Amino acid sequence: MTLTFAATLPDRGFDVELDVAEGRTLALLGPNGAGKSTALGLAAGTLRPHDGHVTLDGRPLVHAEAGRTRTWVPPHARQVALLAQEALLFPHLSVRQNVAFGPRSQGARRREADAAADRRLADVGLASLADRAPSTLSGGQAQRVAVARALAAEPRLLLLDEPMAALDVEVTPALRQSLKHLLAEQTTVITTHDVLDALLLADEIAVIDGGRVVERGATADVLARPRSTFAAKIAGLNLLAGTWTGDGVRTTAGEVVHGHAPGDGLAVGVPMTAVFRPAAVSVYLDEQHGSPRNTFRGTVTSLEPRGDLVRVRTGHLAADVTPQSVAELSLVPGAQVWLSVKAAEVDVYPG
Ligand SMILES: Nc1ncnc2c1ncn2[C@@H]1O[C@H](COP(=O)(O)OP(=O)(O)OP(=O)(O)O)[C@@H](O)[C@H]1O
Repeated sequence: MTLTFAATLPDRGFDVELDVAEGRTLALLGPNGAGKSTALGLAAGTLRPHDGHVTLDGRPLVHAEAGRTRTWVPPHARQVALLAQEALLFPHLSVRQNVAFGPRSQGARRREADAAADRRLADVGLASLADRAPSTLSGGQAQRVAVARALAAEPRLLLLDEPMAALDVEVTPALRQSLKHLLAEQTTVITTHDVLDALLLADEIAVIDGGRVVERGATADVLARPRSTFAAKIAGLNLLAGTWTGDGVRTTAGEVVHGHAPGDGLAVGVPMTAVFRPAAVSVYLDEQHGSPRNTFRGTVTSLEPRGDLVRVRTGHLAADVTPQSVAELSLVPGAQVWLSVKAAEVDVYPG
C-alpha cells in the first residue's frame, strides 16, 4: 500500500506532506510537540484535518477543504493499525484472544482467528504465552503482544507511536528485533526519538519540527549528512549551517568553517551545512593556530559521561574528550574554552 498524506491543522500549527511507498517504513523524528503524533492521528482517523487528504493506494481515507470534511472513512474501516506507546491490551481476554480480536471482528471463525493469532505470537517470539492473561505479562511482553495484535488484523498501514518509549532499555532490543523482521514488507510509519529505531527499522526519515517537515531522505543519508539540527543531534554530530563563501561556510554567528567541500561550481551565498563528529573536536583554554583548523570560542554548559570519554557541550557544539583532559583543563560548567577541529575532519555540503 502506498500512503500519500497532505494535511493542515491550523490549531496546532501543523502543515505536513508525506508519502510512504509500498512496503517501506518511514520514521518520523522530531522534538517534543513537533507534530509526530498529530500526523499519526490524522492517518488513523482519530483526528480530522482542516485541509488536505490521506490516501492509501489512491483510495481516499479522508479529504477536507477549509474545515469541511468531504470524504471520511471512519477509523475502524480504514484497515490502519495505530499502536500506542502503552500496549492497551483487553484485560479480560487472554493473550491469544487479544491477538485474535482483529481477525474475529473482520468475520473470521474462531478456529481460523486463533490460528492467525498463534502465527503472529510466534512471529514476536511469544507463542508460549498465548493462554496467559495480560496482567501477568511484563511491559516488553505486553508491547510485543500489541504488535502481534496490530499485525493480525493485516492492516494496510501500520502506525507505531514510539513503541519502545514506555519500555525498560533491557527489553527494547527484543522488540526492535521482532519489529525489524515484521516490518520488512509492511507499509509503516513509526515515530521515535531513538536513532537506533530509525537505523534498524526505517528506510527513510522525515524530521518534523514546529508542525513542518524540515528534512526528508533515506535513513543512511539523513544520519550521515543531516541538514537539520535535530537530525544532527540524534546522529550524534555537530552541525553548523550557513552560506558558502567560496572557501568555507559562514554561519549566522559570523564564523567561517572550513572543511571538505563537494568541489567547484558552488555559487557564493548558497545555503551550506558543515558537520563534524564530537570525537574530532579538541578542547583548549587558549586559541590554537597552525594546521588548517577551525576554532570556536565557547562556554562549557555541561559535562556528561559518554563511554570512556566525557562529552563537553558549549551550547550548540559538543566535544568528546578523555577524563584526563577534563581534569587537566579543570573543565566545569561556565569555563571559557576554545573548541578546535581540523578542516580535514569537517564535511561540508549544500543544504
Ligand atoms: N489534544 C490536543 N489539543 C490541542 N493541541 C494539541 C493536542 N495534542 C497535541 N497538541 C499540540 O499539537 C502540537 C503537536 O503535538 P504532537 O503531540 O503531535 O507532537 P509530537 O511530535 O508527537 O510530540 P511528542 O514527541 O512530545 O509526543 C503541539 O503544539 C501540541 O501542543
